[in-house]
Amino acid sequence: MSNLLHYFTLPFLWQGLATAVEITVISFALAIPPSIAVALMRLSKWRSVRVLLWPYVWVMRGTPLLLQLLFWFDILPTLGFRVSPFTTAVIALVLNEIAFSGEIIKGGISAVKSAQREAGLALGMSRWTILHRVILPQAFRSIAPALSNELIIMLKNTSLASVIAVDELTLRSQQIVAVNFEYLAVFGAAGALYLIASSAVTVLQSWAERRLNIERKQVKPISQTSHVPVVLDARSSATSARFLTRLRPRRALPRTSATEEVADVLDEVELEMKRTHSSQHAELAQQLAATLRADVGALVEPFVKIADVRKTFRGRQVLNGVSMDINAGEVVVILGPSGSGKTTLLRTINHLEQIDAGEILVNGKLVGYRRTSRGVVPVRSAAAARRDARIGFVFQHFNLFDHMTVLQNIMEAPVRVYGRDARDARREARALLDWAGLSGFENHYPHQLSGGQQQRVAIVRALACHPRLMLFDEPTSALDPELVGQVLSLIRELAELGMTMIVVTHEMGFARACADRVIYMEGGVVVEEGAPDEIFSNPRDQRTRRFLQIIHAGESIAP
Ligand SMILES: Nc1ncnc2c1ncn2[C@@H]1O[C@H](COP(=O)(O)OP(=O)(O)OP(=O)(O)O)[C@@H](O)[C@H]1O
Repeated sequence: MSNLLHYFTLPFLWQGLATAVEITVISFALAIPPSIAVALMRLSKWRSVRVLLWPYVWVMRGTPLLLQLLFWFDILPTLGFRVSPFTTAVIALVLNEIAFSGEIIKGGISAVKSAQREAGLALGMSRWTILHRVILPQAFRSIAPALSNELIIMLKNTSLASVIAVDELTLRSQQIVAVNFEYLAVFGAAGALYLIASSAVTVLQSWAERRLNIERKQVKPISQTSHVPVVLDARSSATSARFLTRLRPRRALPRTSATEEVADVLDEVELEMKRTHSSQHAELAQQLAATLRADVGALVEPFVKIADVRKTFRGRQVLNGVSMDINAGEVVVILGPSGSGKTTLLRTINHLEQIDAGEILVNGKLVGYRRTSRGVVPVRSAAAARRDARIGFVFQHFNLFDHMTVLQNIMEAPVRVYGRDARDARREARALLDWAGLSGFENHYPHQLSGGQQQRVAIVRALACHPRLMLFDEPTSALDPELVGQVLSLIRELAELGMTMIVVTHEMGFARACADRVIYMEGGVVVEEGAPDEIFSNPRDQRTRRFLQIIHAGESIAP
């Protein structure tokens, strides 16, 4: 026993352990970034990229590490790389680990719901921002235990490096035993040292798991998490109201002869100034007229122009030449049976889905397409197009970022996508939460909220990007009946503030009360459209009549 204690406290063996830990830490740190790259390549949508690394992963996982160590030890010098045994061990461990960790990370990324990515896209985030802010943090939450195991295995595997003369713990124990033959005491002490190091990793793993497990997180009091005073006093409603008024787009002017007359007058003014003034003044006049004409145009032209849009999924025509115009400040409700293409249409407006033919203009611009002689073609940077279009999208299943608090969810896009100052974004997020009746929930995680609260946060998250257009995809259909009213009243308030909105819903009461226009779709086409009273009281098409009868029958038997 005293011998064991002697070897356990021997600096010679502790130095060997330090070398083993050093190799482990360096190799693991070097292996993780390429492992992420391997995981992404293995998940690529292109088959050629997916299979490219398969032979490498196959060989690394299928051959013994000892053999790989010996291989690199012999081959590197013949290739002209004269490196130390320590570096050779690091190279072998890194190359081996990338294959294993790559597969683990691949599994973690695949487990993140695709809805999380969609939410990022809808907020205008680039693929890179979505990857490192949304996907990887969520993936690492589920793969942390597996990666910790890898770290422990790697620590133990450093002992194999003794065969290439790396001066680590196992080699040093062998050297002592070769001299004094005290197997039990020396190897017992070495084993205890390995146990100490691997236990440290286990403790680290439990700590990381606790930190990453949001299910077990307590809600932090607001005062502990921010130095910015919370606006919760009597002035808060006024603050929110002022902010929301700023969001407000101009109400559409009716296309009266008055607005057209303004445009005519502008033409005359421009001509007159060109005739009577110097060329410099004429240029200024031209610029002025162009600006005014653009403003008048924005009032006269539809804010959203959808022209003959077609979309096919796997040979099935889902949108079959849909056309519609939506004016600034207008609230349009889209109705239709399941599978009629309503969601697909909404998704094409902010380029979450590509169209096959036709075109969609928002505020006079294509979103994510450019015109060419071959018609409109998608641009490379759809994220930038979505960001610039400022279209808010509210999903049926909320799609809040699971690993972020309410406040972080709301501030993410303003700060990361639009480059806003964090304090300013936080202040505004709080004012908006106050408006939505969610003050005090800033530090809750989505799973700590009811469905109605989550959907209200999702609306606030979209509003924080100052959208010019809001798209709602069945925002209440995933909610319990008693929570529907909370969400609808928020949307109604937005409608009253003059926000341009397209709402896909089966809430007939909401459509009657809030819609300026109701559009009925079926089989990928617009069947009819009109004022709510016209559509609900006197539908012209028998398909609309049949749909409304079914809905009313459902409502009458509902409890
Ligand atoms: N990514 C996709 N891949 C294949 N088919 C799809 C895809 N998205 C939608 N579809 C199909 O397109 C059709 C229209 O779907 P969409 O979700 O637009 O209908 P909807 O009118 O919104 O229906 P619901 O009210 O049930 O949501 C459906 O048949 C659906 O299965």
